[in-house]
Amino acid sequence: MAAVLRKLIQGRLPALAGVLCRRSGNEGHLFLNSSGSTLMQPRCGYSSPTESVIVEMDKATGVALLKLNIPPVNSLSLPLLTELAIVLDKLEMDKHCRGLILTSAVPNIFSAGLNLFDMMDKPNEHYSEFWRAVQEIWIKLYGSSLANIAAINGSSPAGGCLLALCSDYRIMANNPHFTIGLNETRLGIVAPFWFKDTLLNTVGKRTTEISLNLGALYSPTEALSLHLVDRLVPETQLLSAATEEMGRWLQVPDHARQITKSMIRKSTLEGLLNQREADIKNFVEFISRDSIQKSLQFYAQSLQKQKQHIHPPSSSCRQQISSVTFARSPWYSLIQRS
Ligand SMILES: CCCC/C=C/CC(=O)SCCNC(=O)CCNC(=O)[C@H](O)C(C)(C)COP(=O)(O)OP(=O)(O)OC[C@H]1O[C@@H](n2cnc3c(N)ncnc32)[C@H](O)[C@@H]1OP(=O)(O)O
Repeated sequence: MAAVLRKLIQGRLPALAGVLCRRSGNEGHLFLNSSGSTLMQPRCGYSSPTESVIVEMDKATGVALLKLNIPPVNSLSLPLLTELAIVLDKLEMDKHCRGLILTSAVPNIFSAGLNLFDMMDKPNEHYSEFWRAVQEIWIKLYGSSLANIAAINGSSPAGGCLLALCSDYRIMANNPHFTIGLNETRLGIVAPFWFKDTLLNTVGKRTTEISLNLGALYSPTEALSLHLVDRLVPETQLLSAATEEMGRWLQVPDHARQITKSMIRKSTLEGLLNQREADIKNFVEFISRDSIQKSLQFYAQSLQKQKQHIHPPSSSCRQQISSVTFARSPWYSLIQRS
């Protein structure tokens, strides 16, 4: 455990490192940043200038309710990811904040996942910046020291599902029209190894094999049976159920819960932290391919024109994404290695 703590403080797991310093008896607002230097942090206040991330802080309980608020579908665009990262940092460093409930302010949608248009027809520099922001959110959420509960009040495909998977506990509204899952293969793209690892850690190997390969999206009842979510409640009771569940998590002393969480998630986090730049390079190389661009364009157009729910690309589109494309892809070999 000493080695774990040392690595944390060296900045290998920045979010947890900040907290361990903060929770270990420092009365003021001194924290270590990821390079080990001290920072002065504000006591409170996380208003998001564009209101795309709404934060309601309950000072009595130390629980922040964070609502994604980018209609129509809370797609995770570069500006939203950037804003979310700032909000998460502020919550992490607020010594009064102990828990985070993540939900959506958009009816029927938790999050549609990554913004397709950030992955289409852009220069490589944009892809690189975008992917770094995606990584950043995963590192902050999966490595968060806060007790983190997802109140999933709508559909949650791909990156939306990943956000929920980063939580410590997932409660979903029991509406059969909602779906959740990592459906990347259906778009002709491949979920990176750390998406896969996050799913694997939650539902186990066999379910990961089936759901990732098929790009499966599950109804709330199916998701519960696979332990993709932990509990279903009627939509009207979602927030009260999340608040009640948070009470259970906050009964545990913070330091004990945080160190335990770190032990469980550390190796998965390090999987990405140790190769962030290579992961970005692989993403840029993969996403900028003509065949992948065509596949994404086809998918985005079908969403826009037909207003349909998830469906696979047509056979003509599938032909463009041959198995050779994936076999040669660094993403493929990354998945093979991990
Ligand atoms: C290569 C390495 C791996 C990269 C990893 C990627 C992970 C990802 O997250 S990829 C993104 C995957 N996301 C999806 O497949 C979700 C697609 N969207 C939907 O299935 C549906 O929109 C919905 C179930 C979320 C909601 O359905 P609903 O009927 O309510 O709304 P729509 O009419 O379909 O959509 C409204 C509007 O929003 C646009 N839109 C939907 N999803 C996205 C998105 N992910 N990015 C950008 N824009 C999106 C949709 O085109 C509609 O636009 P218009 O109003 O202009 O037609």
